Amino acid sequence: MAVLVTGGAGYIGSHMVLALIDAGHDDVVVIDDLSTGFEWALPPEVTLVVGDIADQDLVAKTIREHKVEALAHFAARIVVPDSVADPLHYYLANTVKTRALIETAVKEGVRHVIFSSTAAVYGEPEVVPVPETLTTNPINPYGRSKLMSEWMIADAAKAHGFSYVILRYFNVAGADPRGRTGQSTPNATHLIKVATQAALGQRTHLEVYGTDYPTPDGSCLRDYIQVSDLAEAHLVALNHLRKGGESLTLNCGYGRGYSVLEVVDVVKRVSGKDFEVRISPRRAGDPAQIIAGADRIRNELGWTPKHDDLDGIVRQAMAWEDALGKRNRK
Ligand SMILES: NC(=O)c1ccc[n+]([C@@H]2O[C@H](COP(=O)([O-])OP(=O)(O)OC[C@H]3O[C@@H](n4cnc5c(N)ncnc54)[C@H](O)[C@@H]3O)[C@@H](O)[C@H]2O)c1
Ligand SMILES: O=c1ccn([C@@H]2O[C@H](COP(=O)(O)OP(=O)(O)O[C@H]3O[C@H](CO)[C@@H](O)[C@H](O)[C@H]3O)[C@@H](O)[C@H]2O)c(=O)[nH]1
Repeated sequence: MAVLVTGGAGYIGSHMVLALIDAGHDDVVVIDDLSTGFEWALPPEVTLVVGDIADQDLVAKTIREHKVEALAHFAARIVVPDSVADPLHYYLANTVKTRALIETAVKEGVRHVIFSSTAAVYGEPEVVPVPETLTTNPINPYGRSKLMSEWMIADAAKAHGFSYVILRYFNVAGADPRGRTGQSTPNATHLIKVATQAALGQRTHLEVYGTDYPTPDGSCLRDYIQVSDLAEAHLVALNHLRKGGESLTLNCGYGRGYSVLEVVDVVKRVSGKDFEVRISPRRAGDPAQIIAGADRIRNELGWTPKHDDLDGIVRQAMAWEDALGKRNRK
């Protein structure tokens, strides 16, 4: 019985594919339109279907041909400020297309769904760390587009009898410790990626978006989770569902926040490079602080992170960025 990974050629999806292969799953199929993903990010034993998750004929055919039992749905648009500038695109890419995908999965009898949601569904939380029970209140179109998908999945599961795990990722960072894949999107906006590019001289400087937030040093606080630990959370979620476990919504983070300025310090120390940092105005759509209440996933699924170490995450990101720079210069 196969696992269908949408967006499997992307950053987190490609780590999920490797985690499945490493765990001995021999039938993994990916649907990806390669809009921000890369065919080379996939190991050769994986089937890649190049196409759109909303192409219902293509998705139905793929599910039937591979006898897909479980869907891990990563495909999305992911940049918060872009969602503020072009909300309708985000509602189409993340919400409308997820509706089409789930409809196809229901028609074709897919039994389990694992959905990539986000801490952005909490918006500007009144309590940190944020428990899953906190009322969701997204403050940007990206978070809203994902929250609507969560609701659709939960409602459809109840009506049509599949089970799901919704994983709300906090800030995903780092790379495969064996160097097989990493965050490869050109012009990426994620802090740790941008900072490592500055350290490697691939950017002239780093901008810090706002030091006037109500946080200890005035810059935003985030909970950075290493990407292979996150992939592992999907594996334990899949096993839980396969054993008949109930549907769950779980935060994925370590429960500790780092400020933007702290991250910059770590990147400078680990790299030994003192790159230029410019303090800039706030960026649209950014909450001041978001840190995971991280107990539920450990208690419900027995997930045990192995890479909870910001220095290590930065080292992995640097190694990947360096390798990617060399690949792109070839
Ligand atoms: N990166 C983070 O910090 C973060 C945090 C929270 C949640 N998430 C969620 O994780 C998921 C994966 O994010 P990522 O960082 O790997 O992004 P990514 O852009 O690297 O990966 C997304 C993948 O989906 C593919 N894709 C996009 N739209 C598609 C479509 N309509 N049909 C087929 N393929 C399509 C892209 O080509 C790409 O390979 C997303 O759902 C995102 O919302 C990411
Ligand atoms: O060059 C940069 C890039 C980022 N930041 C700041 O760093 C923090 C983290 O930003 P970024 O790495 O872009 O991540 P977020 O905007 O927090 O969003 C990420 O984390 C969310 C979950 O918290 C996910 O939902 C999103 O998909 C993912 O992009 C924010 O305060 C940014 O303002 C800077 O100061 N300079």
